Amino acid sequence: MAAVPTLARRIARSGVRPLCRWPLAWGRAARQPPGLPLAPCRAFSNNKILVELDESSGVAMMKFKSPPVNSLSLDFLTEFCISLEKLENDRACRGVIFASAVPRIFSSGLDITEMSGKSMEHYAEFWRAVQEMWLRLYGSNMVTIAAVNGSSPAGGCLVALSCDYRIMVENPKFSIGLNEAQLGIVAPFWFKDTFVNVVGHRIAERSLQLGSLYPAPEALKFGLVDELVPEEKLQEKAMAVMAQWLALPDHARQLTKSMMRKAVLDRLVAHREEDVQNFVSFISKESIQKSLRMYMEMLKKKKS
Ligand SMILES: CCCCC/C=C\C/C=C\C=C\CC(=O)SCCNC(=O)CCNC(=O)[C@H](O)C(C)(C)COP(=O)(O)OP(=O)(O)OC[C@H]1O[C@@H](n2cnc3c(N)ncnc32)[C@H](O)[C@@H]1OP(=O)(O)O
Repeated sequence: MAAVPTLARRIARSGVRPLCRWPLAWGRAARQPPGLPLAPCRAFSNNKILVELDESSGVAMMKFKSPPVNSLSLDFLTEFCISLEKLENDRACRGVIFASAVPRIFSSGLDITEMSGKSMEHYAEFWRAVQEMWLRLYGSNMVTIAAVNGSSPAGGCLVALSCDYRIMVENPKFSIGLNEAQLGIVAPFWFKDTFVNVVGHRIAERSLQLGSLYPAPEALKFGLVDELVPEEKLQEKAMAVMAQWLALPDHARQLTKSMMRKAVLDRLVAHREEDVQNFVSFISKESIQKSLRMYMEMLKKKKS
């Protein structure tokens, strides 16, 4: 675990800037009854993530704002972990809703440029950050809801899968899934475990082998997402579902969540360094690097 402090140092170095005390993100002002003072709310942001915590409800909104596609770069992952840790340690926060501030894209998954043409040390640092993000999110004590307001392939899908509940915009142009095989790479065992826990073994096996991406209505059919709503109803729906989950006593819900997820979390914790070494040796193979370069070229060509 020699290099784990590298991420810790990045987290310590990276500043979390406070915003104003009365932010307007997610239309709080619009929801407030006229004539009443706004309920206490705290907001903070960094370069890639905006967070607004409503102290009266105990609910935070975390919005990804890393255009063009909210790819999960090393910087994004570091800032994500900082923001989540802040909320986890805040007694006023009991639940988080994740959404994108970038139109049409929830997250494009792991940043491919972090896995291509870099040093072995860089791959190791990047992978530790991916592990850290998942361990914190999947193991969170808070209620976590993904408000999937755009496409969400691979690592973006993992973020959604790691939450307690997934609500997606009903637009069939938005797709979601673990499509790693299409890039010539392999979803690691803990992506797979998280997927299996949501959709079951058979569907996970077929989807992973084919690298399937599902339009939102298809994803609903087999439980990859829990419900679909029109885009304009997404926030309201996420808040309503959150209120339902928060109506239960925290300790009972948290112990149940931990019981359901512990084996999968423990498996990565026990094999963390081995998983880093597997990733580094896999991703640095010339054949895999070639596949990633071709995939990036295909993305660029698709535009022209
Ligand atoms: C046996 C041992 C195994 C051990 C484990 C080993 C390996 C595991 C390894 C890795 C696991 C990885 C999981 C991942 O998350 S990989 C990432 C997968 N992501 C994708 O496939 C998404 C690709 N992107 C898209 O499909 C589209 O971009 C998207 C639908 C998201 C948006 O489409 P849109 O048309 O709006 O935008 P584009 O023009 O395509 O993109 C704009 C811009 O952004 C660049 N880009 C897109 N996605 C990524 C990305 N994930 N990383 C980096 N950059 C990305 C794209 O190239 C464009 O750039 P430019 O041309 O404007 O420069």
